Amino acid sequence: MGKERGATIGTEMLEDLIDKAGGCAVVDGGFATQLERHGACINDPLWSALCLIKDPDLIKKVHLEYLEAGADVLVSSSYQATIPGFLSRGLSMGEAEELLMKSVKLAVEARDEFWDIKKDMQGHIYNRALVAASIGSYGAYLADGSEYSGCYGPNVGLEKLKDFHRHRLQLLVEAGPDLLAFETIPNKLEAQACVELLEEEKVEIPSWICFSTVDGENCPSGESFKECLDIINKSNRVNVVGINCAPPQFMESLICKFKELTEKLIIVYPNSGEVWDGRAKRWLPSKSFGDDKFELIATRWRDLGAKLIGGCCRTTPSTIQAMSKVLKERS
Ligand SMILES: C[S+](C)CC[C@H](N)C(=O)O
Ligand SMILES: N[C@@H](CCS)C(=O)O
Ligand SMILES: [Zn+2]
Repeated sequence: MGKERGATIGTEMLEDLIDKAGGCAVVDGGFATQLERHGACINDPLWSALCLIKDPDLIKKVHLEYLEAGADVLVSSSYQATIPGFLSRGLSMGEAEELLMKSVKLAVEARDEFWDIKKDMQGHIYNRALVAASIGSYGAYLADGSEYSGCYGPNVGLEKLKDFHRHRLQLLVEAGPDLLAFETIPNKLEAQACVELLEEEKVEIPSWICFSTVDGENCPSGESFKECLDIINKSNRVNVVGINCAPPQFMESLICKFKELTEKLIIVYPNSGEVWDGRAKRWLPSKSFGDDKFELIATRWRDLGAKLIGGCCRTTPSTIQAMSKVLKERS
């Protein structure tokens, strides 16, 4: 079935955190969402990466808020931060490279400061968090909603996708995160590009690859998750697979499906259920989950086999706090 995990690089570090967290580690929540709640204006082709230029202190503040809420894993602010994106804003290559590395450093600084304060406090409930460097899909960079369609057009092939991701990945790794987080991958070709790149660059830290979905059954391109996971299963540089930024009501059946298709650890961090209108660049209200529903459903996702659970767009520190509370309850 091609389910073998083999000796996957760096899995011990993740398994250790998962154990310490009581069987399921908590990932942070919507990063851009929380920047916006603090008043950041990110209606821009760079989206949340605009804050790397304009307000890095706010980025650190949001990381600290998610740590306080109970996140065991912080995802860096690099989702839509890219070299071509920064160059098109008139930044130099050196400045663009520095900003990418800074995204990781801000998360590491927040983690270290937070842990320095908490680690010796009596009876605290925290773990030393890991920092995952976010690598948003090519569709995120295009800023046309294609991370939810998977349609990159006929001119985007495997080599182009690898070229797009390569330099950023090198810089993010150099900045010293604990792991890499590929987010909202919408098609099989980009999953293959990520896998090949990890191999070509001989990346020695663990990584996760997360897909988006709009129908709850396949990835946005319509290709099956079986096709996608068959590619990922062959790699010993991908430790975790799952779903991010898709409606929470899809998670139960997708965790079960992924359990059938892979031996890798499973992660889910859905959005609130609202839908992104890529043209109007706004969230459309629809059946969305509040924190109370996330709190009720998180243990179900854990019991079905998810080992990392968090939130994506339109979730907030209070969502993460609610899930952390139930996931870490000691019986
Ligand atoms: C996860 S979506 C809401 C991110 C923003 C999108 N890539 C855009 O720029 O429109
Ligand atoms: N890590 C990103 C993902 C966007 S889909 C964020 O939370 O903003
Ligand atoms: Zn999202």
